[in-house]
Amino acid sequence: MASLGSVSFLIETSSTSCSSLRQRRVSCWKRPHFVAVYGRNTLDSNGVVCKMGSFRVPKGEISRRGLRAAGRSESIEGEGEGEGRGGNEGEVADEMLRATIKQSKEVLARQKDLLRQIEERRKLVSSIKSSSANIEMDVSSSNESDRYFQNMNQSLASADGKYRCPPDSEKTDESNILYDNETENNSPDKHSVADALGLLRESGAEVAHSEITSPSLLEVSAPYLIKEESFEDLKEADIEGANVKLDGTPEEGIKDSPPLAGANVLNIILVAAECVPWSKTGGLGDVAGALPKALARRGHRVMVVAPRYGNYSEPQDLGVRKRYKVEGQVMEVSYFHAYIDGVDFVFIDSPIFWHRENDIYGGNRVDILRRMVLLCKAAVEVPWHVPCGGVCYGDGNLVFIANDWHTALLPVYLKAYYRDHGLMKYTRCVLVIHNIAHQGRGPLKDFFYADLPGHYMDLFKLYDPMGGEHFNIFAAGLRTADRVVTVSHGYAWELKTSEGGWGLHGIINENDWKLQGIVNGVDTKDWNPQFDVHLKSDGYTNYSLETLQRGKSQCKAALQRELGLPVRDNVPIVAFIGRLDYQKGVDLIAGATPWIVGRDVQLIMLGTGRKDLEEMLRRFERQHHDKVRGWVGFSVKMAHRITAGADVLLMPSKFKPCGLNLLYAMMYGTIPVVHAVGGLRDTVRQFDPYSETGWGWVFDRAEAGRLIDALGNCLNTYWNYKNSWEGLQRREIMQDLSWDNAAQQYEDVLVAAKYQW
Ligand SMILES: Nc1ncnc2c1ncn2[C@@H]1O[C@H](COP(=O)(O)OP(=O)(O)O[C@H]2O[C@H](CO)[C@@H](O)[C@H](O)[C@H]2O)[C@@H](O)[C@H]1O
Repeated sequence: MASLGSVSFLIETSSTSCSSLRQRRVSCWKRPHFVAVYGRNTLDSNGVVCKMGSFRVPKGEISRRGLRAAGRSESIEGEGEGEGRGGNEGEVADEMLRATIKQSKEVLARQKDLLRQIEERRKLVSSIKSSSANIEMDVSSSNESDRYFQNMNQSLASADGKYRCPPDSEKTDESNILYDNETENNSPDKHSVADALGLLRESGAEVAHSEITSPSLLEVSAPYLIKEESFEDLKEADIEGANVKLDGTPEEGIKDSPPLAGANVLNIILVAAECVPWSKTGGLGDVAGALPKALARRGHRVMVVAPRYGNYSEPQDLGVRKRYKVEGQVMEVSYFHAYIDGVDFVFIDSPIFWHRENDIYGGNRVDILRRMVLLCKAAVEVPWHVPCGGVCYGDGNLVFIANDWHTALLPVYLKAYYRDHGLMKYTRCVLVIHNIAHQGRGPLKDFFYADLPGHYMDLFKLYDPMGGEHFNIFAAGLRTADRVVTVSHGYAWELKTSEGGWGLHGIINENDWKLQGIVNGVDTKDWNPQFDVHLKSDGYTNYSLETLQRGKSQCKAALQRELGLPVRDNVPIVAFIGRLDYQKGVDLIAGATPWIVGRDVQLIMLGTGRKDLEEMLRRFERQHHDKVRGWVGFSVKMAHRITAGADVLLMPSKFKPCGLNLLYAMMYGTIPVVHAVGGLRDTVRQFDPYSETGWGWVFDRAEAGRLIDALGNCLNTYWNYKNSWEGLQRREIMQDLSWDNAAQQYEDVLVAAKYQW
């Protein structure tokens, strides 16, 4: 065995409570890392009970004393009486490790046995289910089966033994929620989890200690890797590759590449009113479709919950039925599920959502409110009722991600219905602000629809100089969420100003400590010129950095043909894609249009929104038919094709939290001309012709004249400095705009929320 030098690692010691956990530092020759050994409490030589639940070898704890000097004889440091500091501590450490290893092996054997029993039980349940017409979930495929155990393994890793649906008696009156006991009792998966925990507890394996707040997948699975009796034989790789197969042997792939999230693996449920590819009105849908996949790639167990607006092909009815009260009316919901790209997509089905895919936020104020109340009430209980891959998520080690005002009731329900009553104690909720301009405002009497205890009213109250005191859902969400994220650093700053906070800046400033900006990413499968499915027909083509010039020219010609514009390669296409409203600065484009059409330029605009602006697009097209196209409508295909075929993308937004279109444009080598605001300021660096740096043109005041200046410089470069232009395109394409970086930052926020009390 090669000596790796000594390091320190922590052994959590305790008997009962979290507060009494004491940490002891013991030397070990291992590289700094994290090890966990799960099982019963065990000894230390000083009579202190050592919990086998967590051996930590954190980075930065390396101590070269002791082992190097005395062949693994090292001092034990720690607090409290009986913490040995004397000569035979190396032996003590050895002995403890041996005891630990021995006990781990016993636990392993017991857990293997239990997992086998669970599998048998699952098969039984599965056969019962398949004979039930009501329940359509297919748990018999081998993939699902694998996942079941993977999930089970992960579930067992979660804290506090909370992998059970609370009995009805635990549910609070305040929730006013009706439970369909019949279906609940029929939920085999819930029982599977509860049974598994029961069995594990019976076996003495301490999988659910309330005093251990956050054991993770790694922590539970690590003991399987301790294969040898002796201290010396603890291999570095065993600890590094902390995961196992059902038979207890280390799983190959996983052993080689542990989850990127490491010990921070969480159960995450993102709840949103829209989710790509099933529903989308704007950037929120894109985020809900892509961020969860990036989090899943980091090793988290991730679910998305969204309404089922249409008859989607992939998601299948799980056969679970629940009833919730909305405005005094009982509404039954069912749950549809699809497992795609490592994410559980769960759709809440109710007639209230049907056929709304093209009008998600349509109807009057109360209609929308009722839909969002139902979505949030159902979503907060999804971790108990909806078995994904056979196992519910459970409410321990769980963080919700709510998005915008539509789901801002989620943290409020979590608190009012559960956490105030000692339930879901370990569940957290992070609220993401995509656009503060929409807040779920209404008169104070709207509080009635929220269905909350009277004393919650104050959370919703907001005084507004325009409308006086009113009911504001975003306000309550911001006040109750454990953490708040917004989609860029620039916007995080703007939100705190009276101009950018839209009346909520006071609350945001009060809660500044929990606000963080994280710039959105790009779904590089969906928005990537190399793979874009919308470029595979009608004369378009996929392209990459290597084929950029040829590919983009071909896409440009195809776009001109498709829209009936003159097909010319040397004319720049300037594009705009987005909602036609005040926020997007369409009035600036209107002001600049006379200047634009006076040049050898083609202008293409795609959008829907305000009727007067839609009419304006049509008018521009009529007046300048050889140069302008105004496509009024919502077409994802056209958005992709315009992004690929255009040379320049205009984003003159008055405020812009992030601006996904801009990120997409840069992925496709399309040069942005943007107003320096919010996320746009974060993501576009002004082109500098002297140093040949930057990615586009930025103007600092939302005025048509400023837009014209910036666009003029941009077009000048297009016409006269081809090398600089190609350099801009190359720099853009070479950026890493994927979600991976953002997902890692989200993970930090989620973990911070988890450990927050
Ligand atoms: N007519 C049309 N046809 C087809 N597709 C269309 C379209 N109009 C818009 N889109 C698409 O909708 C999305 C718009 O996303 P944005 O980020 O620009 O703005 P949005 O204001 O919706 O999102 C809010 O949330 C997102 C996500 O956090 C933030 O980036 C943003 O700043 C914030 O305002 C893009 O995918 C775009 O292609």
